[in-house]
Amino acid sequence: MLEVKDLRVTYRGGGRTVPAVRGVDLTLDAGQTLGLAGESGSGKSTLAMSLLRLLPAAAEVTGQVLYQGEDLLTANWSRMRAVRWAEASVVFQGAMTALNPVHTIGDQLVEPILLHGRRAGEEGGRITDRQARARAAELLESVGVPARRMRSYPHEFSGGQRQRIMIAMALACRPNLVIADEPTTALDVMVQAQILDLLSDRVRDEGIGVIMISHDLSVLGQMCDRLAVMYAGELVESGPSRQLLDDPRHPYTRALSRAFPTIGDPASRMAPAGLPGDPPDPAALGAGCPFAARCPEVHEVCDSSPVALWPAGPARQSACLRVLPGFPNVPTAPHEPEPSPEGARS
Ligand SMILES: Nc1ncnc2c1ncn2[C@@H]1O[C@H](COP(=O)(O)OP(=O)(O)OP(=O)(O)O)[C@@H](O)[C@H]1O
Repeated sequence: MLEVKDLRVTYRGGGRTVPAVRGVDLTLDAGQTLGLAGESGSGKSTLAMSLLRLLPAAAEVTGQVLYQGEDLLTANWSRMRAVRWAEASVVFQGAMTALNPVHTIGDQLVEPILLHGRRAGEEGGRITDRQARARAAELLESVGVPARRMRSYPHEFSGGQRQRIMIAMALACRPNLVIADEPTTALDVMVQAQILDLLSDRVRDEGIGVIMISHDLSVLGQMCDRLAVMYAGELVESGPSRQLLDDPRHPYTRALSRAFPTIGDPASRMAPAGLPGDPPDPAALGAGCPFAARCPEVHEVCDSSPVALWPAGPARQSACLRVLPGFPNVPTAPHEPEPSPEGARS
């Protein structure tokens, strides 16, 4: 459904050039959930927003974002508007600012359904006002908010309910793709688990493809089929969630997985919090591995060797040179690694 090829995003302005996303390849199938993890500033939101061209004009985007084979980066604006409502939608963090305070949530749900909605099972069929209201009510119920609350305003709901309503809005037009950017970060652990369950149910029932972003690997691991880890604008590891969490193949993933407690596992709360040092300034990156300066397993070859996602097991990739069989004898020039789900970069 979605194939991202060599995506690069550079912010320009104020005399600075910030390469925030540096050559990312991704694929996502219908009904699949991909989790994108990384510290603050690693480029997760920039990557996600660039897929639907939601970035400010200062962001220069190159590469390809193929949605069902169509490159969204070159689509015209009217096509993009249609895609953003009817085919793909975004759940942002902080529902209070995303919902309009002066309209009831019923009206906010009905409007996009009327404008862009498709009747279930009927491509292109026009939907009546009554059908749109029925669909809005059904959506609200499906996210655990009683349909009689259609006439309530955003401030009359709790934070968790507002986030559920945001999910209902994202699903209103039966999208094929949902991008969820930190959808549970501001919520307490119980509500967070409910929201993740809810999203998982919708994905399973409707075959939606989801890209979910979080700085918390354990949260992503709960609901995603595959995980991709980002560092300094690049993917450093990808693979099936369970395998990646049980046996990380990149030192950054290992550090990231220790940095947050696992929900429901009190022992993991004793693990060291945080990583030593800070992520590099993306505007001042040199050659070689961008994680080398913080890496507990750094080797002298890491600063100068080519950076690429290397095969690291079936359906797995890691940008750490240590996964290469001949380490520390490493290739002197980037080559094309074998094709695999999250592709490669050079
Ligand atoms: N509008 C902008 N102009 C210039 N630089 C920006 C802009 N937005 C983001 N950046 C820079 O791009 C890099 C990636 O930021 P981004 O917000 O995508 O990271 P993130 O991983 O989503 O972080 P967070 O979890 O804090 O949202 C950072 O260095 C950030 O400072």
